[in-house]
Amino acid sequence: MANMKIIFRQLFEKESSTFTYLLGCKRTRKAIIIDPVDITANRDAELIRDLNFNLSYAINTHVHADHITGTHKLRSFFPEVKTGLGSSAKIAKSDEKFPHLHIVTVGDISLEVRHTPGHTNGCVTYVEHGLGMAFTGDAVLIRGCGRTDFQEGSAATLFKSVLEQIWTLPDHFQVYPAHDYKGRTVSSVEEEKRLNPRLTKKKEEFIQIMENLNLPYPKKIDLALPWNINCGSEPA
Ligand SMILES: N[C@@H](CCC(=O)N[C@@H](CSS)C(=O)NCC(=O)O)C(=O)O
Repeated sequence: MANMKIIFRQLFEKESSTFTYLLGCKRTRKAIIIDPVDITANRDAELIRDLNFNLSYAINTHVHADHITGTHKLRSFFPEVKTGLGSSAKIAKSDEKFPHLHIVTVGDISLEVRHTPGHTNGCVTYVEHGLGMAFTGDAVLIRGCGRTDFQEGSAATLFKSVLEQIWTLPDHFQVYPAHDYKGRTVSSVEEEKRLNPRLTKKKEEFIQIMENLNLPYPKKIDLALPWNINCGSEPA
């Protein structure tokens, strides 16, 4: 439930701890889904149909490395769906590639595309100004941020993206990330500006932290990247 005009659902895929977001316009019965996952695409399609929506867009915040996107699978349920990604995700296939500050419009839903590179070069944050919501992908996680050690990741670039594109949003805007590994669901710009243990640091310290995360690579990276570059379908 988001407001009188728009239905909002936060959905979770537990194997990769990924959040998928559904926004539906009550007036036009058109919906948009952000960061769907292949193994929960059937669930998502069923919900969209249960709510009497048609899916206009299936979009991603970036080319994911830890799971296969559900965009391709959703097309089998909604043949007219358009897929979308940020325009800096150069090698990936997508029906649409959104430039910085492009507005994705679905009925009464307007998502502003803010390019927020750093976790990957093609990362974007989708901002719904009317609802006060920012879908930050892996740029800002709750009390964390996306790693910067592959896919053209750069800690300095991520720091700049967050300061310029996310911290400049009104404090009350809600932050909806692509993942959470500790059972949290939502934060706010004010909360993360004050409490994020990485992004409250000065740039040089942030870079040090990011260079010393020592995280193992995502288990599915070798499978997920080629599929996701091919919009979630099997590479040729
Ligand atoms: N263990 C998971 C992968 C966990 C991971 O690396 N998450 C990424 C986002 S998905 S590429 C990340 O940026 N994490 C930041 C952090 O601080 O945890 C798996 O094997 O899939």
